[in-house]
Parts: sequence; C-alpha cells; structure tokens
Amino acid sequence: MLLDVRNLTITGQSEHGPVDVVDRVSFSVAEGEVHSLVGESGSGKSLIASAIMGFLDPRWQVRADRLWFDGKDLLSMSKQQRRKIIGVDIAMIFQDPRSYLDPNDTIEAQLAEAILTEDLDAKHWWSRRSERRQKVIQLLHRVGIKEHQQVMESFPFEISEGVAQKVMIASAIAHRPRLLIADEPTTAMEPATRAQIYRLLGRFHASHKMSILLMSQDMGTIMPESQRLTMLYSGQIMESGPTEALLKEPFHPYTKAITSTSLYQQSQCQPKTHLPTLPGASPPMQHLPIGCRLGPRCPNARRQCVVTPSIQKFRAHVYACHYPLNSAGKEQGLKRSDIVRAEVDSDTEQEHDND
Ligand SMILES: Nc1ncnc2c1ncn2[C@@H]1O[C@H](COP(=O)(O)OP(=O)(O)OP(=O)(O)O)[C@@H](O)[C@H]1O
Repeated sequence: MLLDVRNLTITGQSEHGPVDVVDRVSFSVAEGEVHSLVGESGSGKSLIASAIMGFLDPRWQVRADRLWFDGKDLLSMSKQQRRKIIGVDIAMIFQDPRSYLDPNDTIEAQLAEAILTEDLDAKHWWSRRSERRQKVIQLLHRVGIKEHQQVMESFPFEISEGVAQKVMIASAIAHRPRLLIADEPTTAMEPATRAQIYRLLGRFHASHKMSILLMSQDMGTIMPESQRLTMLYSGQIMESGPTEALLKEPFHPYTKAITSTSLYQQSQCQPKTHLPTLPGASPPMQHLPIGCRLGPRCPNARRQCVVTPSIQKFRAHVYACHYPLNSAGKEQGLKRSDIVRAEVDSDTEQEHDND
C-alpha cells in the first residue's frame, strides 16, 4: 500500500476543551489508484491532507495507529526525512492555487525552481539556465498551456484561477510524485475549466501511474478514474469501498444522500425530479454530537445512534452505521432477529426452568 492511514485522530482546542475534530479515520491508497475522499464543508478533508503533508501547526495534535507512506512511518520520522519524502514522492495542489504561488516571482522563475537538478543534462550553469527554460516550456505545454511566453512572464495575480491551477499541477508533476494530494482543486472554477483540470489529472494518472488522493465536497467533482470512495462526515468515516459498489448500492444513509444529489445521478434524472438531500448543515467543531455525528441530520437515526457505531465490513464495503441500508440492512436485520429469537428462546427456557 502506498499510503496507509489507520485510526488517524486530529485534536483541536475549542473553548470547552480538546475536540477530536477528525475521529479515528482509516483509509488507504494503493500504487496507481485514484481514491476520492468526499465530505461536506467542515468534514475534515483539509486537516487530513495537511496531517499527511506535515503542514499542521502545533496547536493540532495528530495521532494515528499508522500514517505510513510506502511502508515508512511519517509520524516518527525527523522533519528533514519527512521534507525529503514530501518534496520528492508526495505533492499537493490546493483549492486556491494563487495563494500558494509566490506573488513576487514570475511563473517562469517559480517553475524553474521546481525542476529537479538531476533532470538536467547540461554541465555548466549558463547552459543549465536555458535547459531549465526549455523544461519550463515543456511543462507548460504538458498541462495544456500553449501561450507559454505570456504565462512565463506573468506574476500570479496576472493569470486566471484555471491557469494558476495548471501552473500548480505543472510544478507538482515536475517532481514526478508517486502520490498527488488534490484538495478540492477546482472549487471556484467554471465547469469547462474544471473538466480540463480533471482531464489533465486523469492523463497524468494514466501515463505516470501516479496515485491521486482527491478531496471533494460532492460527487459532481470527483474524477471518473476514481476507483475508491470514502465518505467523510464531520471527521468520521461513514462508508468506504469501490466507487461503483458505493454508487450502486450505498449502505450508509449519508452515502445515499450525497450520491443521489450528485451530478452523476442528476444527469440521469428527468427534468424537475425531486432530489433528496439531508436537511441542515454539518456541526461546528465546538458542538459535535456524541455517537454518530450524522445523527441529528440522519433520516434513519434512532436512540442507539448516540453510541458511536463500530466499523462493519460487508461485501466490499466498510461502513459505520447501526441501521444500514439495502443488503447490509437486510443482513443486519437478520442478525437482529437472530438475537431477538435467541433472547426469546432463553426467556422461554427460563420459564420452562421455573415450571
Ligand atoms: N485553522 C483553524 N482554526 C479553527 N478551526 C479550524 C481550522 N481549520 C479547520 N478548522 C475546523 O476543523 C473542521 C474541519 O475543517 P476542514 O477545513 O478540514 O474541513 P474541509 O472538509 O476541508 O472543509 P472545506 O471543504 O470547506 O475545505 C471544521 O469544523 C473547521 O471549522
């Protein structure tokens, strides 16, 4: 497994004391896989991405049974070792690319810096400079920027959001990372630009076997190449498994709500069809409900949901719900009726014993 995350907990401070904003989250990304982490705003996607990258400031406490990259424990390495891995094997692109580009440097200067020295053939610095320039042009062409001259001479505030994201991707792929973490890379973009960015990521995934961990707020913005899907709500995993299986037969009410309001499904609906959604919004970190955090918004919630559901495995899915849907629900219903039957049987036996 390239990235292996087990029981990742991220604790922050609220006015009422420490809060596990991310609560024992587990998922993994295999070599060459695209894994989408989907959850509404505030579900903890950016915190998880930053914890993997080691970007979180010290007021957040990060614990995990495992936070491994390629078999190496990211949490126990020194800062230097971690920086080496992050600089070479893992890259990240962000929702707001312009704020991560240096406002005082041209795009050419920033991309030239991203090119690895080992990728240069020229021996002398003067010929290296022109080689770097050629490599920057190649990078820009690879991310679909044909007007390279104009973009190279620009400062970040002079380019559009879409072009800035392409520049960020160019900078990320200059390192040929094995894992790219994309934190809602197309949030503020027009649908056409969004599609371009996803096509680009899809191309690099296919040609370089690059693994991608894609963070997204809704199913309408996940990549078609996404093989695995993890649904996150308010810092807890709701359901995880192969994308197709989750779309076809969700076991968690949250997966059902998010997938049935997605552009995936909308495109197949008749006009004016009512689309089900969950009313309400995700809670702020100071007011997280006990037990299953979806409880107050969940159409299936019952008294038992104040107890955090344990992680269950059924078929290819992993889910955390006391009252799952579809075949997992039937299976659980059968188990419950066995329990009830066993309780009834033992009561009857007791009655007989008393006779
Ligand atoms: N710097 C911060 N200070 C205080 N609280 C924070 C900070 N960063 C995140 N949080 C809180 O942590 C929780 C998770 O936030 P996070 O940004 O990881 O969610 P997200 O899923 O990435 O949301 P979005 O899709 O809007 O980016 C939220 O309740 C948020 O308010």
